[in-house]
Amino acid sequence: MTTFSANLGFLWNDRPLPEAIKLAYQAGYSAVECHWPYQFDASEVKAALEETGLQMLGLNTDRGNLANGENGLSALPGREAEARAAIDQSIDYAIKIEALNIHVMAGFSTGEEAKKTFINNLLYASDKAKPHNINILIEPLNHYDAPNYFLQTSEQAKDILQEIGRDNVKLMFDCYHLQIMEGDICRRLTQLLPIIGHIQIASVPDRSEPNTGELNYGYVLSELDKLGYSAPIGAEYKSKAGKVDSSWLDDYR
Ligand SMILES: O=C(O)C(O)C(=O)CO
Ligand SMILES: [Mg+2]
Repeated sequence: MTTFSANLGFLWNDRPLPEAIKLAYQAGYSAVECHWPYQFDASEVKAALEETGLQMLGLNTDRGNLANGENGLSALPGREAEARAAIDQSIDYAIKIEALNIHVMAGFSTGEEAKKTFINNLLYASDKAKPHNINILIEPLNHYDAPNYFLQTSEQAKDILQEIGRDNVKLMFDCYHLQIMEGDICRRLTQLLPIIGHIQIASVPDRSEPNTGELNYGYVLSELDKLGYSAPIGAEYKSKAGKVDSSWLDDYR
């Protein structure tokens, strides 16, 4: 049976995180994940997780200077000190709320120097996260939403993960981004399963409720089920109506 994790970066993101966790529980989600929880007191987030029994599957490293449009720091040559401070911050927070994964955001860059920088920062994150049983995730983003983002395809991510060779650094397979960039979703999920740490979904191309759009998630999720994938699937979508609508969950349970 497929279970789902509410991505609170998009869902109920107008509410304080502890309240959003409770709303996700009431809507029938089995887990939660977020983007940047740092403005919220970790002990209040932990209390909401304990009250609901939901686990926080993941959070992201800080993006850097938002006024300058930054979207992560870890593949930016010369910004290693800030990238590592963001990694430290995310690990400290993840320990406090017992989160499972940290998505280390690469940022806007390109080329061999950027790749080397990203790999070195990921090795740093891997070493720091290991004693706490936290996994590090890298996520390709599509070139419409994040033009010039360093990591854009699962092929590129696979190559980086092979070079890193650490069992706690994995791929965040966001079907929305990868359908846009590469397609062939079910074959890629099958082949990449050993290096996948988390899977996310949303409709393509409008990133709304997963039961609409060009990708048939009924089929994709049943293939994952056949492969024995049983972790909650991240619902990382923006509700079409503006107000969160969770009724699509009934199509897949
Ligand atoms: O946008 C996404 O798909 C993400 O998962 C994210 O973490 C923020 O960019
Ligand atoms: Mg995603």
